[in-house]
Amino acid sequence: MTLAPIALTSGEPAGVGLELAEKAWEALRKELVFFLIADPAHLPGHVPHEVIQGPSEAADVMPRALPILAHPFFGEATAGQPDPNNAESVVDVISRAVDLAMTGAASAVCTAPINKKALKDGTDFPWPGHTEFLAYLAGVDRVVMMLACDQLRVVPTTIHIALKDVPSTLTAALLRETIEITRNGLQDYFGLQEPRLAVAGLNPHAGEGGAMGLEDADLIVPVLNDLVAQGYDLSGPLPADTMFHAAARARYDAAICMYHDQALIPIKTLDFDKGVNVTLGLPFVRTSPDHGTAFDIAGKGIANPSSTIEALRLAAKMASAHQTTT
Ligand SMILES: NC(=O)C1=CN([C@@H]2O[C@H](COP(=O)(O)OP(=O)(O)OC[C@H]3O[C@@H](n4cnc5c(N)ncnc54)[C@H](O)[C@@H]3O)[C@@H](O)[C@H]2O)C=CC1
Ligand SMILES: NCC(=O)COP(=O)(O)O
Repeated sequence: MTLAPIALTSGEPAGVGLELAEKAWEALRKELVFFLIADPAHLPGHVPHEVIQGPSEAADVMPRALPILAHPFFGEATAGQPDPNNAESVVDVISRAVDLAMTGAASAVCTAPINKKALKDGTDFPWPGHTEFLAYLAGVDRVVMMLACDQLRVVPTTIHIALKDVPSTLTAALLRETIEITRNGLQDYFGLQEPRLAVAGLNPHAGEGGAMGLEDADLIVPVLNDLVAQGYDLSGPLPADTMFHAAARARYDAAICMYHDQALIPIKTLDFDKGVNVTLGLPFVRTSPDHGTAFDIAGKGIANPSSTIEALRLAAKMASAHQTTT
C-alpha cells in the first residue's frame, strides 16, 4: 500500500526551518513524498516550489518541485528576528498538520523547529514545546520524547523543567509510564520484540548506596523490580556517567534518563547532525530534527539539513512499520 505523504510544518519562519525544508526536498525528492505547510512568501526560494490544494497532490509534484500547502501568515520572515505577528500561524500550522495525520491524509507529522520564547511572546503558547502540545491536540494524557541516532536512543523522563524541580517531579508513576510508552513505541515502530532498556540513576553513581541521594534506591529500584517481574528487559539504575560509552551502549536499545540534559547531552555530542526527535505515545507518527531555530545562522544558507532529512526518513520508516502492523 502506498504511504500517504508526510506533513512538514513551517516552524518559526525566522529560523532555519524553511531553508532546511528546501534542502531536504533536494535530497529526498526521489526517495519519499512530503509537503510543507507554510506561507509561500516566507520560502528562501532556492528551489522550485508548487502550491498544492491538498496532500493527495504531493506525490505528483514532489519530483519536480517542493509541494507546499499554503498557509498565510500575518508577518514577514526576517532571518533571526521573530515577528510576534507570526506566532499564531506557527501554532495553527502544527494543528493543521495534526488534523491531516489524524484523518490519514498525511502518514506522519515532521515538525520544523519552533522558538519557544517567540511563541510565548506572540501568543501565550502555554506548552513547553511541541511534545506536550501534540499530546493535547491528540487527546492523550502522556507521551514520551525520544531522541534517536544510529548509535543511541535516549528518553528524558522529565523534559523542559528547571533542574531544581526534577526530584519532586520524578514520581514512580511518571517513570513507569515513560518506560511503558517507550517499550510499546520500540515494539510498534522499531521492530524490537523485547527492547532492552537501560535506566539511568538520578544521582551521581546512582546514589552510591544512599551516600549521594536516595531517589535511586527508593524510587527507581521498586519501579524496575515491578516491571522486570512483568517481563520487561530492564537494567539499572545505572550511573549516568558510565552508561554512554560505546561498549555500554551495545548492551541496550534505549536509555531512559531522568532529566533533559542527562539524555540530550550524550546524543547531541555523539551525532548532533543526524539526531532525530520522536514523540512516542501519539496516535500518529511525529518526528523532528534534534536542533532548534538557530537564529545565529538563519538566512545565511549554511544550516546543515542532515537532521531534517533523517527526521523525514525516520517518519516514513515508522509510518510504514506501523502500516504493516495494523
Ligand atoms: N523541536 C523544536 O522545535 C526545538 C526547538 N528548540 C528551540 O530553538 C531555540 C534555539 O535553541 P538553542 O538552544 O539555541 O539551540 P539550536 O539548536 O537552535 O542552536 C544551537 C547551536 O547549534 C547550531 N545549529 C543548530 N541547528 C543547526 C543546523 N541545522 N546546522 C548547523 N548548525 C546548527 C546553531 O547555529 C547554534 O550555534 C529555542 O527557542 C529552543 O527552545 C530547540 C530544540 C528543538
Ligand atoms: N530539547 C528538545 C526540544 O526542545 C524539542 O522539544 P519539542 O518541541 O519537540 O517538544
